[in-house]
Amino acid sequence: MIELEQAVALAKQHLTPQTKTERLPIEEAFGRVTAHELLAPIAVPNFERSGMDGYAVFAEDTLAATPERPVYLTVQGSLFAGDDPAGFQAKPGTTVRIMTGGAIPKGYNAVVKQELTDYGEKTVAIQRAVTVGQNFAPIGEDIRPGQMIFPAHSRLNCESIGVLASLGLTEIEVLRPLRVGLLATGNELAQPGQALQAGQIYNSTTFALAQYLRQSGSQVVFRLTCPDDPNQFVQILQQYADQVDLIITTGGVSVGQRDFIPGAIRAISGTELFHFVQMKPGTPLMAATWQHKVILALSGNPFASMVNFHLLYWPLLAHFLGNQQFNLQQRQVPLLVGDSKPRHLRNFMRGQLTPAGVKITPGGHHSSVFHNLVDSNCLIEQPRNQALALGQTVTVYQWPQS
Ligand SMILES: Nc1nc2c(c(=O)[nH]1)N[C@H]1C(S)=C(S)[C@@H](COP(=O)(O)OP(=O)(O)OC[C@H]3O[C@@H](n4cnc5c(N)ncnc54)[C@H](O)[C@@H]3O)O[C@H]1N2
Ligand code: MOO
Repeated sequence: MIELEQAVALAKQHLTPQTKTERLPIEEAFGRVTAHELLAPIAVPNFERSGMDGYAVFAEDTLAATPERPVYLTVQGSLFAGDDPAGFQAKPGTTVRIMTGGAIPKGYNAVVKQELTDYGEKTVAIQRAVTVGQNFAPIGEDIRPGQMIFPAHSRLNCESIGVLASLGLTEIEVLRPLRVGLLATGNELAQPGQALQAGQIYNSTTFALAQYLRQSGSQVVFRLTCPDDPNQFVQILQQYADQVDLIITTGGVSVGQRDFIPGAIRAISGTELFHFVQMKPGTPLMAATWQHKVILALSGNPFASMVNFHLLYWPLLAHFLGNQQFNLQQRQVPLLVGDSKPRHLRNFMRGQLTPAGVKITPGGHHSSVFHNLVDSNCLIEQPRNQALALGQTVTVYQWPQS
């Protein structure tokens, strides 16, 4: 039995970080990872613009302006956002009425907001002095040309897509996603929608896993169910061999008479990396390599599957995409609700992380109990042979939130 950290390190060694890239329309790039650093191709804005509805002026003209003794300027005309300012010549003693976002005619160096004037149309009374640059957005106020926008391997969030649009870009080159095949094994598994036969349960875990995969930008190449039959299992693996980087199976990996996965992987000349990890639940976790792919064989019990998945998938994904934002976040927080007696394996419990600390999720702790994971957002670690008591500091692991 190996330690979890060793297991993660071994799996990482056999998953080559992604180098293949693809160009995507920006609206399809959410959640993906940039292939290269991106330098701004243009300035934003690429013209000098007004930050207020008011009057474009030479700040020097307004120095003496007070409410009692306004300075009077000749209004040359009006400019709205989107208008070309080329028709106006900035001259001392003049002004142009301008709206927020309007391009300032070359030469004016400040804007007086209209509330500090008499709103004059031919001549305007300026009632307050402005300084050079006031209410005046220079070229590149938001983004300077050539500015680093995203380093290579940045995760694109909602705002990133907006920033790409602000630069006028329609496409971005991103890393190709991790391609994953999901395979639930077990004769007892029925598909939702089918009537349950005696002894059957619905396959549930790979539905949750598929959501985590998609949410984190990975591609679910297949999500299939297979009976406890090594031949069918091998057939599926061979059919999809060229289309996946990672295969995640559930069940059939323990010591039962139908736990066929270790044997089936040996039969196709896969190389076992580890089998049985010092953790509970999900002790029978196994990993292998086969045709340059990693096979993660998760324990079948739903909570065991989820614990195995979170503790292996996120570090692997961070490694594959070269971005630690995809990794689990480890934190030390007080235990607010619940306790646990000592156990002889390192134990992981479902938890509810709040700003004040973490609560052990109520509603059952067996690895076969799935439903209360809905109310959980982290795993709480219980070190081997140690109790967990209320108020003590515990280590929690949180996966990236979308
Ligand atoms: N003699 C022993 N028996 C067991 C041991 C042991 O050490 N000695 N370990 C137990 C532990 S702990 C676990 S965990 C399970 C792990 O077994 P497998 O990983 O081989 O999983 P299965 O036996 O195939 O299934 C376990 C359980 O989970 C249900 N299951 C499986 N797949 C799904 C799915 N996709 N959706 C919902 N539920 C699923 C399955 O029906 C079983 O009830 O072994 C113990 N036994
Ligand atoms: O190791 Mo099993 O996964 O406890 O339930």
